[in-house]
Amino acid sequence: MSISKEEWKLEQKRVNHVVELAKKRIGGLGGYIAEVQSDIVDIRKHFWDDVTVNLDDATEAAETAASMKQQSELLAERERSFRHVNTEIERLRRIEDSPYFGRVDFREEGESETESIYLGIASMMDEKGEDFLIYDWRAPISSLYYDHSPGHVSFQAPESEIKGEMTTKRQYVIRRGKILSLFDTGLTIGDELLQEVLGRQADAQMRSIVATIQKEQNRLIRDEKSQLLIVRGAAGSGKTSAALQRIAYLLYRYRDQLQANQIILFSPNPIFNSYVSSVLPELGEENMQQATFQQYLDRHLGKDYQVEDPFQQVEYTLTAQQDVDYQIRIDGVHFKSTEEFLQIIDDYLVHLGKKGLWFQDICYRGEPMVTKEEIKRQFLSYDTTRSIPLRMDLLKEWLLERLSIKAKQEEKADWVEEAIELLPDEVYQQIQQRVQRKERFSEETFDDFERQRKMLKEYVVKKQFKKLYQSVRRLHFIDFRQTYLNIWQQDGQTDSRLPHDWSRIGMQTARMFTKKRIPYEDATPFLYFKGQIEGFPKDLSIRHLFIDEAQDYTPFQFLFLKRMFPRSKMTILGDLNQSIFAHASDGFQSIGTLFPEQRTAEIVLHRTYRSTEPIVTFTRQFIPDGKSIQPFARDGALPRLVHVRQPQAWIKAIVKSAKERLEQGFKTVAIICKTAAEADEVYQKLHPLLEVHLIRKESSNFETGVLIIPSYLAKGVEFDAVIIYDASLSVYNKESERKLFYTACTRAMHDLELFYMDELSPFVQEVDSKSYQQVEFD
Ligand SMILES: Nc1ncnc2c1ncn2[C@@H]1O[C@H](COP(=O)(O)OP(=O)(O)OP(=O)(O)O)[C@@H](O)[C@H]1O
Repeated sequence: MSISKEEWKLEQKRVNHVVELAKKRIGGLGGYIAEVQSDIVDIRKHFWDDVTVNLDDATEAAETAASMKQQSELLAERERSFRHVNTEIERLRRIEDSPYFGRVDFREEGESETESIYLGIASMMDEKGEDFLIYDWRAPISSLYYDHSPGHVSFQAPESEIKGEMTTKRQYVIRRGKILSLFDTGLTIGDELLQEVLGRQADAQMRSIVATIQKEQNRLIRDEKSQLLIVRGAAGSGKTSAALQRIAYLLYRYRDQLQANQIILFSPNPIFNSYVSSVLPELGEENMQQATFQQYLDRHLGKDYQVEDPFQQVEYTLTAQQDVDYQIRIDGVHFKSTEEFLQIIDDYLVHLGKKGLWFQDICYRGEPMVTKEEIKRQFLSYDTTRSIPLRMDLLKEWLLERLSIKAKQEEKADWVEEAIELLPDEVYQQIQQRVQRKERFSEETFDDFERQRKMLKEYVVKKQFKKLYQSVRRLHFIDFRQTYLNIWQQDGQTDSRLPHDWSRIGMQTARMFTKKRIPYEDATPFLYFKGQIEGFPKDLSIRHLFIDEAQDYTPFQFLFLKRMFPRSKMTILGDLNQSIFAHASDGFQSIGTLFPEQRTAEIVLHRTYRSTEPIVTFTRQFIPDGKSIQPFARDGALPRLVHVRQPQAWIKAIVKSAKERLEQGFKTVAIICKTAAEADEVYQKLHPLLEVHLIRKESSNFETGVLIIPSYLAKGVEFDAVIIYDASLSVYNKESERKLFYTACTRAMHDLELFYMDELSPFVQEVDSKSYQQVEFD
């Protein structure tokens, strides 16, 4: 619907008024912030002038501590004010630039007046503080904009449902205080605006979708009831975008109870971490905690073990088919990801509780001081109704006691006398001072020498025993590795839950587990197992857990996360068609059983926004239920299948294509390879001919231009143009690679091209020939 010139003028006048007000407030706060800043500098500079330090006796020391506390509190209060005002200024600056993006005119049932509700990233009151000039997009009333078209409408206010009539729904694009576009919309939120937004070039950073959130996405953003929210949605349906909006929503809705650091987002790789990190700040919120699951594993296991990462595992599954043990590893990967394996571990733990586990000798100067047999005997002497972690605590105390006794005895050893002679002078002086302090109130000084000798011996032995104490405290006397590997010594014949090659999986696991290296498929089970023995490292501070690309998590990992974050709600976002790992998936069923049914909700997103309609029409044919994916009507070129006849022309063809895409004006052109090995090889060939960036698993962000990236690292991100480096039958031919192939192709926003030689991958052969364009390259 077109807007009259008069109307536009009026709207701009209102924008000017809001912007002026924001400016005025920034001015006012500017003066205040300067004052606070100078206070902070002042307090820091004169901190010690205002503290009277006197440690002569306990009363004086307490007074000193009190006066220091007072000064620190004063400083902390000023710093808090500074941060608060700064945030407020930032908020007003955003308003100054673009005060709002939407408006609905709403007349509540039983009222005669219609109110215009303007929606923006942050709310703002008028001069008198009576009316809202802008409503925050997360306010209950803002739902009207996202959920309804003009007509009879309602929204859920905190107390009750409010009904009424919506007469107008309007969208604005305002930059630097100027209205750039303005239109009234109908049913969906501005197809026009969405067209414009989606038609833009890809960025190295994800953008917020606040102005164009769709109704089905709004449901997941505003869900407050569910403890577990499962979101399934096709590639590009906005799962990640909506999840980030949801975080912003929860931070607003529960602003008195929930802080950003109580929310954690698990993401697929480090590139993704940086890709999404700008969305929350753009919405005026602090970022949540972010980690990959691997980072999490490393934090808990990395000190003692080297943990294989999931990409190494994928690289193996994609490239090592010739390995004689390949199938056994794949079977192992599969079984170790299941809930059954977790139950087997639990059963095994019960057995260990009764029969004892594997321990290691505590050695001193190369000789066992406490043998593993003694440790086991002691462990078994404890009441078996007590949990294993509790008994480990008792065992630890017992061993520390044994160490102290041994240390006392050791003070008499000859080597101690010799070691004392070799001590540096400073140690002698320190010990001498300590002796004098002890003697301060005593008249007798004749045993000073003896006392000093005794202290020197204690010093030498303590130093010698330090590492031993430390290793006992860290439970190094438990042989976790051996105990874990012994799961496979259980009789596989009698347990119907076990796979047929159980013992061969066990032998292979033992081989891989050498030298403190842990295969990826064992990392979570091992961490869980270790936790059940030494005490589970639960994190009670996290209140909300978001898992993106959830199809890449195993049922075992979900169960583990639930135990790890027992107080946390969960939002799980995934697309089973994008699973890239060899492990088992139960379609999120096991996680679904962890929460009460009435507190679990599932939302399915069918519409996809990332790619043009021709790209979606093409890619959705690769997957079984693809018909249910609805493309957003955005035009673009048909995907091209480029048949390269001469192998020597391959690189020439790729370079030509990449250059053409850049000339077309695309900012990011991704050459997607199947594996990291292929990506490395392609980089070697391309970089003398073209400016290209190679993305590795360690890369933490990507730049614009031409990128070479392995398929599994492109998860979750998107590019203007995608070139599938080699879509030949010889490269993608196994059914297990279908989803990886689909994932790679669905990264394209505006342009998709697939190169092949001889024959095409069967995934593309099945596709309707009208949905692509065939090109020959000689
Ligand atoms: N409501 C919306 N308004 C504007 N853009 C949107 C909207 N929803 C999604 N998009 C855009 O669509 C693209 C895909 O979104 P996103 O990455 O969140 O999808 P996804 O479901 O997580 O995808 P995948 O599973 O393939 O990683 C992004 O560019 C995002 O900005």
